[in-house]
Amino acid sequence: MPKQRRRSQREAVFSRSSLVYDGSGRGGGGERAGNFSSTEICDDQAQMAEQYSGQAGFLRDGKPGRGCLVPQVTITSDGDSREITAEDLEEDEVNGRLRRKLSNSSISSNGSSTVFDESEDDILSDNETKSKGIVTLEHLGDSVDSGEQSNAWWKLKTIVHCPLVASQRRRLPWVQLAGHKGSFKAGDEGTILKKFSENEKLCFERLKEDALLSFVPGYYGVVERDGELFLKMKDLLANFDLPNVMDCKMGVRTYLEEELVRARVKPKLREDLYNKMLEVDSEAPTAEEKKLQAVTKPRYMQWRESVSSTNTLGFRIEGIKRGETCNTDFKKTRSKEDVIQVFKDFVEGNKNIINSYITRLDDIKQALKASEFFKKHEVIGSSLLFIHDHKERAEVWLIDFGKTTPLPDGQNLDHYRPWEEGNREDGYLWGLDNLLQTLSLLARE
Ligand SMILES: Nc1ncnc2c1ncn2[C@@H]1O[C@H](COP(=O)(O)OP(=O)(O)OP(=O)(O)O)[C@@H](O)[C@H]1O
Ligand SMILES: O=P(O)(O)O[C@@H]1[C@H](O)[C@H](O)[C@@H](OP(=O)(O)O)[C@H](OP(=O)(O)O)[C@H]1O
Repeated sequence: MPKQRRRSQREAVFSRSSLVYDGSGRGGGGERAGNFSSTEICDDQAQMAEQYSGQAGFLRDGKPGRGCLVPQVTITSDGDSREITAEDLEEDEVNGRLRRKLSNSSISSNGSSTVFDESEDDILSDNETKSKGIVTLEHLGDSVDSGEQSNAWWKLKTIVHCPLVASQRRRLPWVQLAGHKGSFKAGDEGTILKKFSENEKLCFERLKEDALLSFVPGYYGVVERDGELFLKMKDLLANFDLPNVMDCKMGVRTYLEEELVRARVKPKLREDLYNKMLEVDSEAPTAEEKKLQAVTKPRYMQWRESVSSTNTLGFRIEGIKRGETCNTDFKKTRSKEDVIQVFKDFVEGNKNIINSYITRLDDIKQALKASEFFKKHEVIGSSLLFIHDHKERAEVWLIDFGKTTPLPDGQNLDHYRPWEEGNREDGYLWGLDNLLQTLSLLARE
């Protein structure tokens, strides 16, 4: 049975209660507060109050602080129940990667992993889980002898994982700090293959003519391997010598407006997200959610944004690989002091690397401001990938356009304005300014 179908059926088990959209558009802090432990209520409300009054500015250019008006999808125990139908399942099957991103489930990712501690079986298993860091990519090409082994990082991978399986498939140790296991395969010549998404493909195609081109991974089209479609792109780690890597998810919001709408129209309760919430804070679920042992995805995403720095700084750290260790446990890294500390550890206090990152981020900011693509797209869930090595080589790239969606003709975003449902703002530039300010503080320490 296809993975998606099985997943949807599993979800159906939990769809036995009604969900109610509170369309009041009340402030996220206040509305969310009912769902948090007492300490978090205070922190969250105070923070949001500060933001609304424009006093919590953490910006270089004096723009006001901000908060999102977060329309909520909350759960009530009464009302109609609704099963997922065969039609729903079919719908889930046909709408491709964006659809998958909007509806699939995953099991929690917490903690850290050390190099090569995930077997290929884990990665290729049908039990789709989030990646925790170092993974082993399967090479789906026929060739086992292309020119990919020329750099040190690639050589290391080859040395450690040289055994060829019966099918002569090479396996490539790689760093995947976010997303689902099995989403990536090794390509040839320093490329990787990412599971096909129509939406992401269109973004890469539009970016070919755009000011952002030199800040996104090279894109080499759609390829088919073993009957599956992939987007072929440059492996940004390929030319690095034992790279250190950080994934920062950008923006004040990590779900599409469409996801909120769908949660109202066709609510799905997710046990896996409820469990992930419990792992971080056993007091976070409401009494209703505890009864149901499940939450909706927007509810989880909004909560996730509020405990991390997404709402307060407009970006959050998803994961880091430093040396031989990966850490994806940053869910509660929220204050700018905490973020500074994480960056400091990441670069091991190296000011040259920090300064290179700042320079690159400044260039990215200029490119974003000049970009027609950026003006016309809601950029959700996209990350900045930081990469450096012991030679002090440091780069930052924009990755993951799976949830980057075009606006209707004539509509533009400025990426600074606070989000209100309907305006589709994502807070990307606000987050980038905060990120730049964070790194500047570190550079001056
Ligand atoms: N071109 C690339 N070169 C090197 N590493 C990459 C590249 N693209 C992605 N990665 C790695 O893979 C991880 C996941 O990438 P990405 O966010 O594109 O996947 P995803 O499945 O869309 O994730 P999500 O489900 O969180 O949206 C990144 O954190 C990064 O570590
Ligand atoms: O980081 P966490 O706490 O593990 O939570 C996940 C994270 O918010 C991802 O961005 C999201 O995938 P999308 O961005 O693709 O929606 C995923 O949804 P999913 O479980 O539906 O894949 C969440 O589970």
